[in-house]
Amino acid sequence: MSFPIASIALVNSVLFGVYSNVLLVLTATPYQERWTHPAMYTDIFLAGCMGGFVQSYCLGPFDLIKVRLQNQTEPRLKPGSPQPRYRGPLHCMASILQKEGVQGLLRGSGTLMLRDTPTLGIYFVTYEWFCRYSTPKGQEPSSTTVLVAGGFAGIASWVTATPLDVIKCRMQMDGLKERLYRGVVHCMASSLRQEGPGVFFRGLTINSARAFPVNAVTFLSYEYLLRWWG
Ligand SMILES: C[N+](C)(C)CCCC[C@H](N)C(=O)O
Repeated sequence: MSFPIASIALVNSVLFGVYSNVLLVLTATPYQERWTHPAMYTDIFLAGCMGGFVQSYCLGPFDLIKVRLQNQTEPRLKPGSPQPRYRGPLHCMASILQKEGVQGLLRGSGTLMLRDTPTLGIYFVTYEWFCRYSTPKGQEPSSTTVLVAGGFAGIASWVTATPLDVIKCRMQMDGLKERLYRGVVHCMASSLRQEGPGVFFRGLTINSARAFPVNAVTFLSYEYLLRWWG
């Protein structure tokens, strides 16, 4: 449990930190004037893409370890049964480093970057659009608006990210036994050939159901923290 929590804290602070600072540079509008002088959607999109690009490199190794541990489906240790491949996050990291090298720890990071750069642009644009649409001009959005806008931003982002999310997970699991895929394009083509277009939407419902509450709370915390420290 402490492993995903630590990674969420680090990754979100990188994402929101890069986003806010890039937006500040692009618009030259301080946070306090954000709702009276709204930024252009193209600037919001660019700042979100930049945030997504940088965060994907921090997220890469954490995400790989999470995917490997989640896919470890052997039953839990019974007396006398063999040890599982990975005994926990640190053991997983050490054994990837040992068997697959530093390169191995970055497996899937390129696909993660392709997944997160545009979809985090969409994430922040959806959030801002919903806040502006539901709030009278020049006013700050209410907490309820922030919650709902954050929830929809999460869903919009996950809907667009799911095709590359499926490919990313496959790339991250590749290399455990024999290598199946030569790269992202080969992985996409062979998944499509063997399983049809539906393969790109696998996990979409569960991703969206998780995205609403998670991102509602994420944006509410972000807005509150900015108000306290702003
Ligand atoms: C870009 N992508 C869709 C992958 C994530 C967007 C939302 C980020 C949030 N930390 C979450 O986990 O839901």
